[in-house]
Formats: sequence, structure tokens, C-alpha cells
Amino acid sequence: MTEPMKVSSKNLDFFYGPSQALYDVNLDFEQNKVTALIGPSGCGKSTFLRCINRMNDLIPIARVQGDLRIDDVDIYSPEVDVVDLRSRVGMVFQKPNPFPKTIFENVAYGLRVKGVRNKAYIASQVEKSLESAALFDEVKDRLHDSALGLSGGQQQRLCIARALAVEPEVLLMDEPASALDPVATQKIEELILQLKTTYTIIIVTHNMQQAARVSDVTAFFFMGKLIEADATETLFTKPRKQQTSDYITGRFG
Ligand SMILES: Nc1ncnc2c1ncn2[C@@H]1O[C@H](COP(=O)(O)OP(=O)(O)OP(=O)(O)O)[C@@H](O)[C@H]1O
Repeated sequence: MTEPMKVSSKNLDFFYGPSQALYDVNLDFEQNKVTALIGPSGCGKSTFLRCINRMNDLIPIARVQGDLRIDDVDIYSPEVDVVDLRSRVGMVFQKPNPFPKTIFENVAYGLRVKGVRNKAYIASQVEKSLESAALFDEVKDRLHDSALGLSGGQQQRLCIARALAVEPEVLLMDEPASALDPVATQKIEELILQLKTTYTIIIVTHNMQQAARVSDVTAFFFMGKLIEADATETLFTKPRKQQTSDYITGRFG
């Protein structure tokens, strides 16, 4: 029997006012796999990513059409609680965006928003999340210092810890290493490979080498359309479509 898909997009269209940004996207995401979304600037990668935790709801002119399911439940159905959805689907952004709070409070934030009061539980979740984000050893002696004193790479791992503290099932990452130096980037890539044993990860990246290093599946978008998706190695060595081939060989983008 094949595993059910964790996230499934069927005939997904997306509009910013009159302008269509996604056209009929059909794409499934398997549990505990890393899927990379690649394609030239403006092709709709981030828009698609933000559909998966309904971040686009915050844009008044945005409109989604089609079917987007997590565990076979339509996430755009009126019964879905968006706050609950966003705790199941965590997100990490391009630029590290810690809150101007302590390291501890940054990670505890989502738990506090959910109304968790148990101090021992919060402390253990903070430690566990920092461990999972491969940051604990570097910050364990300064948990109550400001997060803004961390390096960029540490801040990004803190943002990952913040997302993990509420125990999401899916982790969305929008170019999580693009603002980081090569050493910090390597740490994030190693972390992604560790985290996929627990989470289903979807990462937008401009960096094709990065997609090749971290992902199991790669999906190539062009002008709002999903051109092809395949096992990463296959997509990079034997793409089926000319546009994919042109992009990965650097002929455009
Ligand atoms: N808030 C918005 N309002 C109107 N149009 C938008 C908005 N955000 C994105 N768009 C447009 O939607 C299209 C897709 O943008 P999107 O950011 O999803 O692309 P992308 O592939 O992630 O690009 P990049 O790699 O440059 O981040 C672009 O034409 C963009 O200008």
C-alpha cells in the first residue's frame, strides 16, 4: 500500500486581485520527505508555499481556488481553525526574524500564544526545540539574553526552534539560508536533513546546489505553473521538459 500524502494540491489557482500567480498546480508532498521548490524569480514559489499555511489570507486581494489538503482535510474549508493550522504548519522565512525578546521567550512564544501555562513543560519544550534546531549548546548559558545578540545563522536556527516548539507536522522554509554565510548555510542544510525524520519539509530555494543537496523531490515552477516534479536526482539529471533543462543548465533565470 502506498503512504497517504501529507500535503496535496489539486488544481490550485491563485490570484492577487486580477493577476493570476498560480495556474492549476497539482503537487503532492510525501511525509518525512524534503521537497524543494525551484524556479526563476516571480514564478510563484513563495505564493504556493504561503498557500499551505494560509499566510496569503493576510493579503486582502488574495484569492485561492482549487483544493489544498493536509492529511486529506481541505485546509480552506470553513471549519478549519487557521491558528491551529499554522501551529501544525510551521514557517521559517528568508531573513531571520526573532522577536526583541530573550532567546527563551522567542522559543516559548508559540506555546504562550496557545495558552500553555505549565512552566516545567514550557522549559522542557524550549530546551528540546533548541536541541532539535542544533542551537542548544551554543546558547544554554544565555537563554535569558536578548535573541538580537545572536549571529544571523544562530538567529535563523532560533527561528527554526521557535517553529518546532509547538510541534508542527509540516515545516515550510522560504529561502532559509539565503541571508547566511556558507558556514551557517551548511548548518541549516545539515539540520534540514535531520529534521526530515520528524517533519515533512517544503523549502523554496534559489540555489540549485542546495536543492540537490537537501531534497528528495524537486518541483520546478515557471510563470505560475508547475512544469515538472520528480525525484531530485532525476530532475537534475534527466529532466523531462525542455524548460526545466534550460533552467537547470543556467540558460535562464
Ligand atoms: N502581495 C502581493 N501582491 C500582488 N502581487 C504579488 C504579491 N506577492 C507576490 N506577487 C506577485 O506574484 C507573482 C509570484 O510571486 P512570488 O513571490 O510567489 O514568486 P517567487 O517565485 O517566490 O519569487 P522570488 O524567487 O523572487 O521570491 C509575482 O509576479 C509577484 O510580483
